[in-house]
Parts: sequence; C-alpha cells; structure tokens
Amino acid sequence: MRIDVVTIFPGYLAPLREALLGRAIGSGLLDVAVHDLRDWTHDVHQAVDDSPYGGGPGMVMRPQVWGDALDAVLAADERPARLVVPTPAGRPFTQADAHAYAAEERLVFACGRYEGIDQRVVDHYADALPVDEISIGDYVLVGGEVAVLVVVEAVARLLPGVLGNPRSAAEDSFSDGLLEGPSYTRPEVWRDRPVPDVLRSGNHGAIARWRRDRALERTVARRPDLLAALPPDALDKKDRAL
Ligand SMILES: COc1cc(COC(=O)c2cn[nH]c2)cc(-c2cccnc2)c1
Repeated sequence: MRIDVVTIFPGYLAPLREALLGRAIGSGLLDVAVHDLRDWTHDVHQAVDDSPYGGGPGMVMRPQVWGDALDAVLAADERPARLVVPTPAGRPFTQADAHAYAAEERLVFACGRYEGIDQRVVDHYADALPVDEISIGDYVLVGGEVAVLVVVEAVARLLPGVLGNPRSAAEDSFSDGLLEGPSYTRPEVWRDRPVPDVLRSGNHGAIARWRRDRALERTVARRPDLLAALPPDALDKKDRAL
C-alpha cells in the first residue's frame, strides 16, 4: 500500500517512521511519502490560506494551492487512490473503515489547518476519485496531521505481515462489536489484588464465557451505542441473561 500525506508541517508525520510502522515501511509492506503543501505555493509569502468569504473568524486554505498539490501527488503513481480528509465535520472513522482502508492500494491524506480547506477542493476531487471527510472524534484539533497518524496506525496494523501476531487484530476490540474486557498477566497477586481464579483454571469454556461476560458488562457500561448497533443474532441467550 502507498500512503501520501500533504501537510504544511511534514515534521508532524515523522512518528510514522518509528517502531512498528517504521518496520512495515522498511519491509516494503507500506510506502509512505510526505509532501509539504508550501512546495506548491508561488508567492513570496508562500500563502496557503486566505480570509473566508462571508466573513467569520479564522482563515480558510486556498483551493489553488491544494489543487496543484493534489494533482501532482495523484499523478505521481498510477494506482487508484482514495482521498481522505480528517475534519471535525467528518463522518466518524471506525474499525470498519480501518479494515476498508487496509484493502486500498493507495491512500492520499490532506491535512487541513486553520478553519479548514475551501470546500471546492473536496467537491472537485470527488468527481474523479473516492473522497472521505472523516472525524477521529468529537473535538477540534489545530490540524489534521495528528488525525492522520491515528488513521494510518489503525490501518497499517491490519496489513498482513505488519503485526507480529495476526490473531490480535482479529480479536480486537470492536471485532465482535463489543469492547474488549480486562486483561491480566503475572504476578498472580499484585498489591493484594489477585488475578480472577477462572483465568488460571485451565477451563477454556469457562474462560471464554467469563471474558464474554466482562466484555458485555464493559460495553453496556461504557458504550451502550455499540450494543444498539449489534445485529439481532449477535447476542445469544446466555449473553442476554447477563
Ligand atoms: C479539514 O478541515 C479541518 C481539519 C481540522 C483538523 O482535524 C480535526 O480537528 C479533527 C479530525 N477529527 N476530529 C477532529 C480542523 C479544522 C477546524 C479547526 C478549527 C475550527 N474549525 C475547524 C478543520
């Protein structure tokens, strides 16, 4: 998979080259190119923003600069691409989106700053390729770069060969629509707190039941919205008895 990121702060994307993702890039599983939006400005001030039509606070990113940058980046590789624009006004990014993106040949991320990017940029490219305006959460960041780090990590860990243990991606939180329950490791007792006996019983049926019950309890307590979104047959009689 090829990933391109266009940003006025390329340095913000340096963490992509660390650790797990760094190894994925090194092993050729992932190809990441970061581009400085200012490379496509032509004025001495390298202006990427301007005042908003209709007035209002802040600045808006100029369409010409984004158009020149995205035309050049898209033309650099013939693989079909999906353009992803992180924004507070986007559709919520979910684990299902991470799986869908992991199947893409190429992702191009546009990092907005200021109050955002002139809407005509998204409208223009949506005529030529899939364009997703996505949100990683209901809060406002200063720029899209941090959101790109989040999305790229969520996607890259799903790529075959990136995670040491592929099973863990399959048993992710959300993989069965529920939150993951609690996990424990040695020592058996830590600051007078023991590991739940069932986990040391060797009774795999009881352990699976206990884990499912804890996942259901946690989902009910923290994310009732996920329960409501489950398909009707997702919960069996024992689940409902909980
Ligand atoms: C592309 O347009 C953007 C992008 C961003 C950065 O992304 C996020 O903040 C985000 C992404 N998921 N959740 C939050 C921020 C603004 C923005 C800033 C100030 C006022 N209004 C809008 C605009």
